[in-house]
Amino acid sequence: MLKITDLVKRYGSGDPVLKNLDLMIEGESVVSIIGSSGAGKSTLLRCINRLVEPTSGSIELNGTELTHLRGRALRTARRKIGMVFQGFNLVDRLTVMENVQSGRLGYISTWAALSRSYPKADIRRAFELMERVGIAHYADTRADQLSGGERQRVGVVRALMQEPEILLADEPTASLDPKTSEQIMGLLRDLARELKLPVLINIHNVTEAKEYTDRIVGMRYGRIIFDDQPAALDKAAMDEIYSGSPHADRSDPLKEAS
Ligand SMILES: Nc1ncnc2c1ncn2[C@@H]1O[C@H](COP(=O)(O)OP(=O)(O)OP(=O)(O)O)[C@@H](O)[C@H]1O
Repeated sequence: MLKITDLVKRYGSGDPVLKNLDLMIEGESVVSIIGSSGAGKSTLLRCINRLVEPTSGSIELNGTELTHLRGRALRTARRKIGMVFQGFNLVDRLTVMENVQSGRLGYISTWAALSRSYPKADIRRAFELMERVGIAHYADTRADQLSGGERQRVGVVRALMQEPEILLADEPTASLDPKTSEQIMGLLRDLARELKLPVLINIHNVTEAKEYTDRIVGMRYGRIIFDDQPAALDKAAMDEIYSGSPHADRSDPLKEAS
């Protein structure tokens, strides 16, 4: 379970871009985060995996408080958080298998990784997952020879090789054509069920959010103002989420008045 309590993020001395957020994600649910550009969706995801330092508040993943971790403890916790990126973040000159095995970097020795002597169990698991997502036949192909959809499947398998306790996807389909995009969303939903994994997806495509996720969280410049099943996302809710302005929503009225 991911439990976020009273999370605040302020870049420098500016107004907070996350304002006292509370969010709980349990079980294998697939949750999308929608909202205008600048609403704070990526910042929220990045606070969870600590690519961005939260200013205050708590983020707990299955009982482990993530916000104060340092060094080895942070690296250990990060293994449990799988990330899928818009730009795939693959190493082009490496093969699909090598890219996928980089998901095990936190688990195996540097020597094993550099010499590419992967443990048998890891190779077996990689083939199982690659088979599942339809890219096993590309195991020895260089990543830059694959299409966008295939590359994203590699990204998904790499994240799953970490044996994550949660999967975070930052606009995972934004670089893909509409059909491929739907396939990747369907895959994320199905994998969440099969692996009993919570998945949190930052997504601009509201139609896909409604179709492929169990719950939609709507952010408006630092706050969560909608959190419900897709069917509840009507026009009024959409208007509410996609209105407002960064300054009016983020600034502190008490500070303004003083
Ligand atoms: N490293 C940073 N330093 C300063 N400000 C930042 C930084 N990263 C993001 N911001 C600001 O924080 C706010 C929220 O940005 P964020 O990228 O989280 O929004 P978003 O909802 O993901 O937007 P988009 O949909 O366009 O990706 C924006 O005003 C942005 O300019």
